[in-house]
Amino acid sequence: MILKINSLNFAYKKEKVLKNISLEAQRGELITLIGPNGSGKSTLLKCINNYLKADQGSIELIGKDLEAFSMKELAKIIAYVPQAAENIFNCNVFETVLMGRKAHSSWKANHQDKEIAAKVISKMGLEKIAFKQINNLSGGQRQKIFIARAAAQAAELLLLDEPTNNLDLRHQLEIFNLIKKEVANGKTAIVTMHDLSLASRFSDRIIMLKEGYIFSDGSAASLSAAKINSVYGVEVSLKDHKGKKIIIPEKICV
Ligand SMILES: Nc1ncnc2c1ncn2[C@@H]1O[C@H](COP(=O)(O)OP(=O)(O)OP(=O)(O)O)[C@@H](O)[C@H]1O
Repeated sequence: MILKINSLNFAYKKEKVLKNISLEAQRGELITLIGPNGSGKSTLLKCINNYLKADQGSIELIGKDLEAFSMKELAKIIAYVPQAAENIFNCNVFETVLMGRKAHSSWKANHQDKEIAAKVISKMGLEKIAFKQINNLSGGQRQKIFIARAAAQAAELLLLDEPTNNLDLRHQLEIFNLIKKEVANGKTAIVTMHDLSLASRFSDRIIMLKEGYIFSDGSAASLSAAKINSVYGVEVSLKDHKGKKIIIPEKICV
């Protein structure tokens, strides 16, 4: 087991955002975290990344309390890709991917780090834009670069906050194929998103958050119209397509 969360509670000042969250994640699992706006998905990722400290409960990584890791040790285990808008700074693509090696190198990147960054860039087909400034890329290209940086980091646990937000169909597929590849190599990915059909298609497991609680946690196949209705207050139709579910929103329930 890579991650174990025990009865986690978190509040921003007085606003309780995460309530009694317990979950376990195994190596090689792709978990999507879904739930309405404001249900606590990003906050949960930030707690796992130790960016926010829980008020109660604990988080264990590889059997050890999160608090026992130094920042550098943590960066070898967790790669966190925040929501797109938070990502903007001015480096070129190669330098950005190389940043993923920071946890593994001393004060400057060595030859091996550069080799690894170059390999990731070539494996992801990013050579043509390797020396372009990040700020001059499209949203989709930028998302790919941040996933490339996470891949160069060689961390075991990937936390991705809405990696397919605002992306066209092709980029959505590319991003999920990249995540799938990492998971096939034994990594664990926890991905937040709003597109339930995409979540159903790509995940091994879907965790639904409602007002800071885990409402349900199960296989993608266990997603049902009744659960979606309870969590989102929306009536939906579910269609089966090659064993995966397509979710069609029908009407808002009062
Ligand atoms: N820095 C902050 N300070 C105070 N409250 C915050 C802060 N960040 C988030 N919140 C509040 O915590 C709650 C959960 O926010 P969070 O961003 O975790 O939700 P989310 O499920 O990721 O939402 P979305 O789908 O819209 O990204 C919301 O009510 C939000 O207003």
